[in-house]
Amino acid sequence: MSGTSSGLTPPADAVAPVRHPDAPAPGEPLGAHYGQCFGCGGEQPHGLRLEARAGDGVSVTAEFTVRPAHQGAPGLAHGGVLATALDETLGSLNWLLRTIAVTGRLETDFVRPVPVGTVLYLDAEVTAVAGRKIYSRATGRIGGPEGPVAVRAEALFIEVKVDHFTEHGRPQEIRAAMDDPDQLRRVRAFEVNP
Ligand SMILES: CCCCC/C=C\C/C=C\C/C=C\C/C=C\CCCC(=O)SCCNC(=O)CCNC(=O)[C@H](O)C(C)(C)COP(=O)(O)OP(=O)(O)OC[C@H]1O[C@@H](n2cnc3c(N)ncnc32)[C@H](O)[C@@H]1OP(=O)(O)O
Repeated sequence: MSGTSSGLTPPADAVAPVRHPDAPAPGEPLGAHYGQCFGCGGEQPHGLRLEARAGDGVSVTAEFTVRPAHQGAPGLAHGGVLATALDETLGSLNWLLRTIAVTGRLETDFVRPVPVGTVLYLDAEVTAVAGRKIYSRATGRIGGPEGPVAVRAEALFIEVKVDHFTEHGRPQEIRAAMDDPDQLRRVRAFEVNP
């Protein structure tokens, strides 16, 4: 990964990320931020159901098992699905900063094919913050958490207000999210960045 792509190099005034004091402890599962999320939600039959855990500093680890619904070539994970797994893992970092942010840019390297049935072991960290811009990178390994790298990504997330979702999302899903009986998910959606 060169890290030199336009938009992915932190500016000179960028600072180190600060882990929020109320961030989940290292090793603690983050849970899904939204039940219908294709990346992490438990209510999406063909979703990735990615499970992320807090790491040290502003880092996370996550696992995703490639299922038959995720194929591109026969027996192999679709590259877009792998990019989704990276995107979701990177997105979950924002919970450690207690910000709501969306992906502005995601640059992905596909290094090795990933067969169906494989567990992809992901890790991600925020590398720098500059105002609303959050710079991060992620790696996905196969065969174990220390196995060979199959995919990696660099990303730029942009912090947004909750209005981003209420203004652009469909009313029925917004209403359902507001009525979510899961208090933690409601807090994550509405109280972090009102
Ligand atoms: C009520 C219900 C709420 C439900 C919420 C539920 C849960 C909430 C919790 C978490 C949810 C959040 C995310 C989900 C988590 C993980 C899933 C994975 C993440 C995703 O899957 S998320 C979907 C895909 N994502 C999008 O759907 C974004 C579409 N997009 C936009 O909405 C705008 O595009 C936006 C907001 C990005 C920026 O728009 P904007 O107007 O706010 O800001 P602006 O354009 O001024 O950019 C400010 C500075 O960022 C620089 N910048 C911007 N974009 C750049 C780029 N691409 N490359 C390089 N630099 C870029 C500018 O150059 C400027 O830089 P500078 O400040 O230096 O001038």
